[in-house]
Amino acid sequence: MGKTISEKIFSQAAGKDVRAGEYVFARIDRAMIHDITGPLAIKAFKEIAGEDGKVWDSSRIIIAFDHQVPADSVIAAENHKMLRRFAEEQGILNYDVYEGIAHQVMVEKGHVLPGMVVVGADSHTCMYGALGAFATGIGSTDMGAVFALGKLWFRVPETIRFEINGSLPRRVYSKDVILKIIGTIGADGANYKAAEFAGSAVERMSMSQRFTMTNMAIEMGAKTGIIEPDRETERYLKKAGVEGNLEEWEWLRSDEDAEYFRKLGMDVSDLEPQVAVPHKVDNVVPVSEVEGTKADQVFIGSCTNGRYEDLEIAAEILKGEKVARGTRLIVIPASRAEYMKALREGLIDVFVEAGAIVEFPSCGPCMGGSFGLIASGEVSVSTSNRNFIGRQGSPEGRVYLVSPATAAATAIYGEITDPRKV
Ligand SMILES: CC(C)[C@H](C(=O)O)[C@@H](O)C(=O)O
Ligand code: SF4
Repeated sequence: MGKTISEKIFSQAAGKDVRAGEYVFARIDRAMIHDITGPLAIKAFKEIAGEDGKVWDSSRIIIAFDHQVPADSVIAAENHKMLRRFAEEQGILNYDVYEGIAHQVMVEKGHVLPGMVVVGADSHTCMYGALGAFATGIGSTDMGAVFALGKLWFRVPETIRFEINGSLPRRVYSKDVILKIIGTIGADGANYKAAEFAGSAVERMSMSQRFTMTNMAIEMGAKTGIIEPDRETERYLKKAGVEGNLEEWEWLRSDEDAEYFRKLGMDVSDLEPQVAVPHKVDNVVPVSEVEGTKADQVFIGSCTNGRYEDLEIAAEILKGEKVARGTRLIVIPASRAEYMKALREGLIDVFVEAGAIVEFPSCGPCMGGSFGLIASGEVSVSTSNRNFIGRQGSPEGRVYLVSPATAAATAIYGEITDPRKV
């Protein structure tokens, strides 16, 4: 019997042959903390290793500042100060004060390679699985232990394989595919499983579109989202400055006869744009069911859909148009690098001319912890990944999750709009 890519990665990381269901003590290749979860992880680390304890490997730790940047309160400023000091003390060089959202920085700077086990103190760490790594979110106390030991225990997950075939219609994207999947199997439909995405539709997706899918694996309870590496992965990593090629790296793939918990097939050729309606990510309907819902705010950004390609899709729709009166549009590129590409290509001009507010890379309104919040009774139409009660501000506000194309069309008309009509 063959193995899944996740079983193979854990076999390498544990130094022995392991299968789904077994418990392993795995070597950790990269560990990420950010400005919200980092301070707690450091506290946990010091409890384990002592005030003067040294981390297991400073070159494998990445500290990002993304949730509250620039510091929006004295508490945030103190947290940032603590993280910078810790980085200096420990010789951690990868602490990027304003490089963008942690997850985007992790993948675009070549921190994540296929076959690695990567942990992050953030639930959307599962995004990096699009590069063929096993990446998962862990709690801050677990992270304290990782900092001390460089290892962590896991139960090797079973895998659900999603075979996604067909060609995506015009103005329908990977965001619509993942929303459809979550709506179908439910917010707990993949609990503690590895969600492996494959099939001709996935093969044709760019890495940016693949990240959108694996990013949201956690929204159906999955331990990770994962995609077997291919030429697109190779192309992406080379651009990220990683040397070598597919042949040399001998990347892991699932065997034909691997044992899966479940296999699910889907053809996307007739898929409509999808919308997750308040207040659960699995409340998914086709856009036609909610067209005409008034939008007070539209947010294009986040680790789910704030990359250059997402901005390009939105700008193509917004070019020469104006944001509707009574609606506000906030655009936030996911990282400095994506922002610079968007600047060079004139996308930022398009947004500003249309009447949008463009902010420097950060999580922005995604989690409702910083700026760009909505008031009671208001509606946010957002390209991010969660629409829980209070997620973007007032608990009496409502958040709808959509693709960048649906968001852009909505901004122009001031109400949820099918992007295929514009
Ligand atoms: C702040 C952090 C712990 C949280 C997460 O883990 O996901 C945030 O990024 C989110 O998206 O809700
Ligand atoms: S952009 Fe949103 S989902 Fe992503 S890490 Fe930030 S708060 Fe979490």
